[in-house]
Amino acid sequence: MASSVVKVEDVNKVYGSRKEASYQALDNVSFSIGEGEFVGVMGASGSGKTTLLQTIAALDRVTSGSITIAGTNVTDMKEKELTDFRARRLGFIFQDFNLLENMTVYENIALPLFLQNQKGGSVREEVQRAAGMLGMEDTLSKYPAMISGGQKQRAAAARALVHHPSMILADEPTGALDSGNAKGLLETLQHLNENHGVTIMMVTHDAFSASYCGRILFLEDGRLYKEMQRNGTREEFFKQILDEQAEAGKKKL
Ligand SMILES: Nc1ncnc2c1ncn2[C@@H]1O[C@H](COP(=O)(O)OP(=O)(O)OP(=O)(O)O)[C@@H](O)[C@H]1O
Repeated sequence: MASSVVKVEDVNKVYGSRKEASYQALDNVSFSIGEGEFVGVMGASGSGKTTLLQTIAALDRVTSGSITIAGTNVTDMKEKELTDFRARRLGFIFQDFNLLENMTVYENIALPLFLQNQKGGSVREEVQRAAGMLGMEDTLSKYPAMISGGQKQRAAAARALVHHPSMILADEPTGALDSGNAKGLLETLQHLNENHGVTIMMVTHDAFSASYCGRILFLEDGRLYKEMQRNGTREEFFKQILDEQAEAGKKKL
């Protein structure tokens, strides 16, 4: 495998401090993600998907174990260092895209650079590069209210990668979209991954979305119980994922 972008080692996450009220959301989870991979995290509601993504994004602390991102162990970092690390090294795509309505598309895409105090020509260059990767060059001077849903998604994707993050983290990015727009966003992620080598980790409960990934990690009750690698076509992978979901469902009966 290519060099690791993420290394998760024996991670446990327990919510709540009192023993009787505590809940183990992640149970001894270990895996790594190589550079240029598109990895999905699947599991039923409450299985720990968001908790896993948030601990990798350093938005939440692990109870034990370690997480290394692009060679940096984020587990022991202080709050201020973490904020800085997150802003520099990670890109995010949220379910509702979070574009700021009173800023142009250009300014929205540039936000991660402004947050790092970048100014002048280098900002213009980076925004144009990111916009070019997503075919957004013609919409840069518009406001979010003036562009389509699909263009909003692409603007959010451009914003997630404008600062050359080590990886993009996406939490149910298609959750609020109709099927046409969901497909558009997934194709965009696939394009960034395949043609630009962007490393992506995407949390989803949806088999169709997951079929765009190259590898899927399955969580159940906070445990990583299976991995699935895509070897054939996306359609074949989709069917394999549906079969796995049916198997997991049967076990619960
Ligand atoms: N802040 C918290 N305090 C206590 N328990 C929590 C907290 N956050 C999550 N949990 C619990 O941890 C478990 C895992 O939650 P998580 O949100 O990671 O699941 P998920 O797989 O993302 O679910 P969904 O698909 O419904 O979003 C759940 O049982 C949840 O109730």
